[in-house]
Amino acid sequence: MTPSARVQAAIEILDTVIASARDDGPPADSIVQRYFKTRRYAGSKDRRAVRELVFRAIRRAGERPQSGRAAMLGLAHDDPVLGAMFDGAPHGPEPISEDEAIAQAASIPAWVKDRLSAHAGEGEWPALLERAPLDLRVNVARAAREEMLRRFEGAEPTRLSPWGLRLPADSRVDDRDEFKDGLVEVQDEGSQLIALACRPGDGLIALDLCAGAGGKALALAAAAPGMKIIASDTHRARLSQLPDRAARAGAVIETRLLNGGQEAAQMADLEGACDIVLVDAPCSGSGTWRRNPEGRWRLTSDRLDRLVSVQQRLLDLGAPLVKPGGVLVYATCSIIEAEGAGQAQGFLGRHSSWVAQDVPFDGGRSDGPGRLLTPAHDRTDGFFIARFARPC
Ligand SMILES: C[S@@+](CC[C@H](N)C(=O)[O-])C[C@H]1O[C@@H](n2cnc3c(N)ncnc32)[C@H](O)[C@@H]1O
Repeated sequence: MTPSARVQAAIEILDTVIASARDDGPPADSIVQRYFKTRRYAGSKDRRAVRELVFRAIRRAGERPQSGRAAMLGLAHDDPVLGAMFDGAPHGPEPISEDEAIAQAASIPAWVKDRLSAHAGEGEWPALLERAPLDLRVNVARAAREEMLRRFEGAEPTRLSPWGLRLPADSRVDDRDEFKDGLVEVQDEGSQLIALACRPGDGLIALDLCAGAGGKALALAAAAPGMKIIASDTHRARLSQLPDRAARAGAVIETRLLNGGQEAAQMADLEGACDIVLVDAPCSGSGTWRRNPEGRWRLTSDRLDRLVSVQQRLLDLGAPLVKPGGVLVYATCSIIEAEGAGQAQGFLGRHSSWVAQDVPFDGGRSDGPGRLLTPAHDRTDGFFIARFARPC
């Protein structure tokens, strides 16, 4: 492909990414992959270059652009070499006309700025969009971190999680035997800390209420193989990935598929029975924009309000399942106040006998009754984590 044909390809992909963000469709990464499946003429260098252009354009645009061309014009505005490729050559983009508007570069959508935690001030915004490293969690039930550090060239131990290895951005591990044999899982250090915040222990009963494909449940199982873990979710496709992942890790995890609206009835047998209930709630994902930068284009104020009320409902659903003396751990991969400290304050207001406890790891900063991790401060994805103890 010529350089300008690569720009045109990036524009076409961005058109699809923009529509997908608007309509809640697939993520940018899979759109890029799908685009090249039907264009076998593109070599690996072309694919890499186009992908790079697509993600640079996404990172530059805080708000959802009008079109792929508008997104790419923004990038071309900052980069004259790219601008020169809008020359009307065959397979390339049309020349730039004088009346085409150029959007300002922005890290985050304007409407979100006032909604962020006070810790996530303007100085932290660039880090929200920086390329993230690849973190692995060692399955400590089956392997020692020291041994895995020796096996993965260039790996460093994570600073806050005792289970993690950090590899450079763009590292690949899915073809490694250690991954296939369940000795390591891909998991951001911040996610590992959520499992740590649960204080897993053999002999306890833990419910991972919003288990998804089981990232946290697997971390809990690795830390305490003798703990009974129940993983539930309303999303069949996500939860159905867990049994295979658990088998690979040598973990035993019970799964329970929930029907939205009937969760309490389906959980009646667990009332007052769990030592740990983890509510890793659906959220804006604002703490993970460095991995999914087009997530900024998916979020709207209405969607945020809906998420906040789902989080509240899930917290109130989880609370009665905790046994006296047990804990409810609440987490979101968000740096938005209403999904973090605001939500935690609300919980304590509705459950006045419960007590907030500090989380058992260093790092992050106190944020209301919980702790906030941010990419700039902690070099993890952004997370809010709180622990609430039920009185005996
Ligand atoms: C942040 S994700 C969980 C990620 C997962 N814990 C992990 O570590 O990979 C939130 C999950 O909440 C689930 N969810 C949404 N509504 C739910 C409900 N009413 N009951 C249980 N899970 C729900 C979503 O399907 C989604 O998988």
